Amino acid sequence: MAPTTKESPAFDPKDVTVVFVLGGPGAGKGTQCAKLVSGHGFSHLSAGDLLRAEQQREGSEYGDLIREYIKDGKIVPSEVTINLLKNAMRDILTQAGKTTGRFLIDGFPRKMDQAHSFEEIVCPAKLVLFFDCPENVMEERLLERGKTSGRSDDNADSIRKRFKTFVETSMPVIDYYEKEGKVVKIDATQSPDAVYAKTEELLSQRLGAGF
Ligand SMILES: Nc1ncnc2c1ncn2[C@@H]1O[C@H](COP(=O)(O)OP(=O)(O)OP(=O)(O)O)[C@@H](O)[C@H]1O
Ligand SMILES: O=c1ccn([C@@H]2O[C@H](COP(=O)(O)O)[C@@H](O)[C@H]2O)c(=O)[nH]1
Ligand SMILES: [Mg+2]
Repeated sequence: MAPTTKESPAFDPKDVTVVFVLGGPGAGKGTQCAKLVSGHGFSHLSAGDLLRAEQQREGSEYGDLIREYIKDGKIVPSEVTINLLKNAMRDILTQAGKTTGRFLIDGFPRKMDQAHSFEEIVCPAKLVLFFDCPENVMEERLLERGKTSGRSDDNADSIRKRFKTFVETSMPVIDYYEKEGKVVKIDATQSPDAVYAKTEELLSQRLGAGF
């Protein structure tokens, strides 16, 4: 019998830098990613945004499944999200005519199987930014955002379920990367600018000045 061969990841970490951006619901991941895009030229991919776009895509076979999972704060099966991320990364590089790039992967991985699969199939991660924020602060932010976001999960019932998923399923991912020495933890309770200043300071230490 032929030996089973493991396929290489789609992207070589020598060419592609992946930074996972984690934190509880409403911790400010998207807000900080936007600042890092304009300040440091990263490409930003939010797994949640990609899933919402796929949910709305006409003809998607996953539309109903994604809708239900998001409302209940559950994690959509890994293959779906990983494929969306891999395709989006490829599209960004192709459109830029480049083989190298730096990606902020926001709100992913949220479960250990996603972390292992992404690193095997797509690209090993260099760092994990962890925006640390207590639930009462995140809840206040999400309820405020819910007044205008139109998101089906920015309501008290879904928020409670999202917090439960974060604690039970996503915190172990952060603990895993902490043991790998890859986590950069940032207090996310301050103003957006203060959180960003700290993020820049800590990223400079890990990636080099000006990164
Ligand atoms: N440091 C901050 N201080 C106060 N409000 C903030 C801060 N950062 C973000 N916000 C606000 O909190 C809300 C949630 O922020 P954001 O969308 O960036 O969080 P997120 O972590 O991406 O959330 P989700 O997990 O739901 O995608 C937004 O309305 C945003 O404007
Ligand atoms: O890898 C992922 C990322 C997200 N989801 C689902 O989407 C929602 C919203 O994610 P945000 O990061 O808050 O935009 C999340 O609660 C999950 O239901 C996912 O399944 N897998
Ligand atoms: Mg977000």
